[in-house]
Amino acid sequence: MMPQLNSLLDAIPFDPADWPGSLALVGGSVRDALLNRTRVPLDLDFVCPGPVAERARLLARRLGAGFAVLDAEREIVRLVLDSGITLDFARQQGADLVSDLARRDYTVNAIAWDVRAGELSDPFDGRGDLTRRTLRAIAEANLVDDPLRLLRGYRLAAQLDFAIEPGTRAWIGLHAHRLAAVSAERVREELCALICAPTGADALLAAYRDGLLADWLPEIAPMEAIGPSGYHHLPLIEHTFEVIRQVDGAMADFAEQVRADMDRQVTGGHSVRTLVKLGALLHDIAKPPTSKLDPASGRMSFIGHESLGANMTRQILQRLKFSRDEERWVAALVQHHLRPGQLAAHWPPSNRAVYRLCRDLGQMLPALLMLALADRRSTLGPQVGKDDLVRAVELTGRLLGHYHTPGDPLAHPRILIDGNGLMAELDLKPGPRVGQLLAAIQEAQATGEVTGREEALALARTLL
Ligand SMILES: Nc1ccn([C@@H]2O[C@H](COP(=O)(O)OP(=O)(O)OP(=O)(O)O)[C@@H](O)[C@H]2O)c(=O)n1
Repeated sequence: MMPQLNSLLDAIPFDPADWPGSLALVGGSVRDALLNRTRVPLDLDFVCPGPVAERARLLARRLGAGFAVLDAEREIVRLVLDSGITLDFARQQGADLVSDLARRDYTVNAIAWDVRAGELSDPFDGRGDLTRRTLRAIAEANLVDDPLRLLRGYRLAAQLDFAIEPGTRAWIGLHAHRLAAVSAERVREELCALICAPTGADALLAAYRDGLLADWLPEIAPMEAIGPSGYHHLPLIEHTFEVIRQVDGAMADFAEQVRADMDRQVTGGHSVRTLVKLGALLHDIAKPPTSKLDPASGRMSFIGHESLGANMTRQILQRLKFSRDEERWVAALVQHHLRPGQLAAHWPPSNRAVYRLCRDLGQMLPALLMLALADRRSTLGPQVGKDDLVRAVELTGRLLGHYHTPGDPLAHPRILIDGNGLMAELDLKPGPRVGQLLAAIQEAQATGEVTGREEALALARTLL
């Protein structure tokens, strides 16, 4: 037996001999083992003839694992162990294992390994394609059967660093419009995995060029009309995908400080890193409709596109059924992405400006800084000199410093007086006035004009 498969056998958290009847591992775990790729947490897909659900339920009980039926009709169930390992069991489709494999998406995903007999079944030469680093569809009809596979192709190719075989790519182009029929949730998950892959920006651009994003992200195509500008030395569409690429570079500049922030999950299940990359994809989305030719300079101007961009971003994230929280994050990234650049342009930034940015972004600040820096790195061309980038990096470091310092007066100002205290001292009724006074006190505190409770109250009195 191949050594890679041996270690996969060791990772199976039960003895396959205890399973009544034959049992085969298929899909990503076999593919990744043969490629020597490790994945954490492990996700094992088993196929077996005969009844599945009851046997898997018993196994779940024995392992103390969570149990869920994913598809009652086709008998697909999932066990989730405390360690995070997921075991999916599915009843074999068709008369035998080969006909089950023949219904799958790509040859490299159609290799089965009988874990009891120790035999490999590879009817479509998936191993040959692994060696050639090629993603090849098993059949055109399989792509049509489940059009999500069209997008999966780009995602898998980007994750594995494989090329899509030309015939397969032609089929994908031919059937691209069918992705419109797939559920938003499934498309969303593939897009997120795709954009986060190491070569995700290029794969996403290829998917767009092959027509796969036409229905889900029709806002991208109008960007093609915008050429290089005073802001970007690249045409807008190229700039956009370059920013996605540069997000990783921006994060690498601040690896220690931002790593934990970027891997944190926002309610809805995606990491901040994913949301920053989506922010990169959408940050200039409103430019085409708002751009105007300035007759004096002969250049396009994009004044006031940020809030329109935030609104368009919200619509797009709703269309893809992201959570409310994720929608709020990405819209904020799009809306505020120019602000770090504005701070860097008026060096050194005032305490008031730093305070306001920290206040408006809160825990989204590191994410915004990564997007703004990626944007800056990707505009490095004739118009933007190295000095600008040095300044942008310095600003990012400074702001992260404020953000990561507990009790920092600009990023985490101490509350001198709260709303109730203010109302009691000044005999005020609840209302927007109280909020305005509190905001004014906080800002005065950030600029050093107010340092204690009495001064805060004195300021509030003068404002009343
Ligand atoms: N739309 C789909 C989804 C899955 N599969 C098959 O089901 C297997 C398991 O699917 P999944 O767990 O979604 O993906 P993996 O291939 O395991 O890879 P990854 O976990 O990286 O997504 C795939 O390998 C493939 O054989 C398929 O044919 N068509």
